[in-house]
Amino acid sequence: MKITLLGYGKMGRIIEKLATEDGHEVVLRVDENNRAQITAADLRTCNVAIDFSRPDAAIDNIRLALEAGVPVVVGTTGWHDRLDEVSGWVAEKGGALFYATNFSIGVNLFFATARYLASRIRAEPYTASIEETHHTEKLDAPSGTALTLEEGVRKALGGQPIAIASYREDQVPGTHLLRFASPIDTLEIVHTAHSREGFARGALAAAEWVRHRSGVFTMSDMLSQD
Ligand SMILES: NC(=O)C1=CN([C@@H]2O[C@H](COP(=O)(O)OP(=O)(O)OC[C@H]3O[C@@H](n4cnc5c(N)ncnc54)[C@H](OP(=O)(O)O)[C@@H]3O)[C@@H](O)[C@H]2O)C=CC1
Ligand SMILES: O=C(O)C1=N[C@H](C(=O)O)C[C@H](O)C1
Repeated sequence: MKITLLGYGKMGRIIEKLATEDGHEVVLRVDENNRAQITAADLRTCNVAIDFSRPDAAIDNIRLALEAGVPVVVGTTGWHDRLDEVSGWVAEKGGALFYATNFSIGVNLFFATARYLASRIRAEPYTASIEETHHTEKLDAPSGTALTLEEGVRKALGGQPIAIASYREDQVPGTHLLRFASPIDTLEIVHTAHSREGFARGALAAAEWVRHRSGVFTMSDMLSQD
């Protein structure tokens, strides 16, 4: 694949390393310094664009890729409240968008496990809560992953909002914990990312998967989960 990287920070750089090792080619790197000079024409030589930029930059980058007619994979968090509007643009353009708050396979198994537990625990006297810990450079809180987790567990429990606590510590790639507490016992599941490799490998898998499709997709589509 010929790849445009929209955002060339921690995630953009590891995606480039893994993509190159797998025989793909990064043909364009976009960051805050050159973004104003980039037009849709610049993207037309690539097969797919991958956005790991900033919460306030992702929407314009998605629009750019759609104008270029290039499928776009978006890992950036903090913009999903506008997903309906963005999905409308994808339909208008006949384009392709693959978005996920977390591309790692482990976290997506964690989401499925969390929903299963919540559906079984629904009638029991447990209080659910979520904790997320990330590095101190993270711009958004709660994390996108915590919000996705909360949505899935809340629906499976029958609608009660779940408290999310956010912690910021040096160098932490991403840790998420779901707790069901009762006076009798406490049940916890936790996902700990040891590096950013799982996020990057998942984003590259999504890029391969989406490049010949049109529409709006997320991890459950690729992993055939419910
Ligand atoms: N879905 C997932 O699995 C994951 C999602 N993320 C999310 O991805 C995003 C990026 O994370 P991370 O790589 O750690 O962040 P970084 O801060 O390390 O990198 C962000 C990059 O975006 C660039 N940038 C800033 N403005 C623009 C713009 N308008 N257009 C294009 N690029 C721009 C920055 O440029 P400059 O350096 O010049 O400022 C920088 O290169 C965050 O929202 C994070 O939450 C992170 C990991 C996994
Ligand atoms: O900013 C990060 O680093 C991460 N962001 C995503 C999120 O907001 O959930 C995914 C991962 O946890 C790392």
